[in-house]
Amino acid sequence: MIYTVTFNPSLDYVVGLDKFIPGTVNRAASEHIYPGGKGINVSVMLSHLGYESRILGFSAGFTGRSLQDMLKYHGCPPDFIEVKEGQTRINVKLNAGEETEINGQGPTITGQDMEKLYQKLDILQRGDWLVLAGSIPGSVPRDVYERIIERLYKKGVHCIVDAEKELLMDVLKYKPFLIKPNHHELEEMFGKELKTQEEIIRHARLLQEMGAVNVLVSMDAEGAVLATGSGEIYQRNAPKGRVVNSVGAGDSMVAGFLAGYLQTGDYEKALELGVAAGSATAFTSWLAKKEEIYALPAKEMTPA
Ligand SMILES: Nc1ncnc2c1ncn2[C@@H]1O[C@H](COP(=O)(O)OP(=O)(O)O)[C@@H](O)[C@H]1O
Ligand SMILES: O=P(O)(O)OC[C@H]1O[C@](O)(COP(=O)(O)O)[C@@H](O)[C@@H]1O
Repeated sequence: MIYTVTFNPSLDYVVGLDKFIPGTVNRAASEHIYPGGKGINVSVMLSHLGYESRILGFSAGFTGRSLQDMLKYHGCPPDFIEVKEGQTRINVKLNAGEETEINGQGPTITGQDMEKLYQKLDILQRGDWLVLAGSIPGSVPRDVYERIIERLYKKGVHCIVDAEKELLMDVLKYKPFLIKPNHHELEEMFGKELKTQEEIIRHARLLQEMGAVNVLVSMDAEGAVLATGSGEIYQRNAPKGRVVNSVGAGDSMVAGFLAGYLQTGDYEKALELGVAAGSATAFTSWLAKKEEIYALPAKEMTPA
């Protein structure tokens, strides 16, 4: 079974504007509200690709209830722990030629709430998959990802982590099956600009030396590079298309990679489905459907 954990789910309020001028009243040309949060997006995309998963996480307040309703409507009912203080955040995504995001802080998660999550995670068994993705609210101890993976690593659960900086660095010693920093997150982790593909590959390999088994570095319109646990390096270009809303592209890539790997056991094919899922999502208003993903030309993804 695949489990995803989203500590900080959201409603994503995606606003399209012809032009955004700070300090003035701006009028939206379009507006949509979608379920959001990294693990949740991974689960929804997995379901689009035909894989069932269990959605764990925390929700709060009226926004949390709306999020649960939306996920049920989309055929992915969550198994959230409802917390008492605060609200599930509303993340604002402004799309005015370039994309600007304001992500909220999220509700207060107490020690008791955390205990409930640990109880749910106790049922995971050898061979299960766990995706830990996204930021954690300020009320949660910073080492929470590390604590969870430490418990499950010993049981033989395959872990995938998509998070920033220390959250990611701290879990490497527990040999996660996959981590997916984007190009900028990789630069932030090492505190330097990485200009060439060779530099990106070298730093992906450094993360492997620190413990990560497979490192997938996404590079938005430039596609992605994968350093595998068996020593290969694979690269795929992103197909070309008109970007409609790239929110969720990274999460779609993680889901596509996992689905591709489970389907074929082949890293190169997993990378290809990951890139296709990410790009198809960027080319549509929300998370892409299976038909949209498979309609993308595989030829464009193959490196010259
Ligand atoms: N502008 C784009 N054109 C084509 N594909 C894109 C674009 N933006 C994202 N993608 C696809 O989605 C994947 C993940 O996107 P990226 O922006 O790197 O991740 P994240 O959302 O985590 O920052 C990319 O590797 C690529 O396949
Ligand atoms: O937990 P964080 O890092 O604030 O990110 C949450 C945001 O990221 C998303 O999951 C999208 O992530 P990606 O664009 O990286 O795939 C949104 O749905 C959500 O608003």
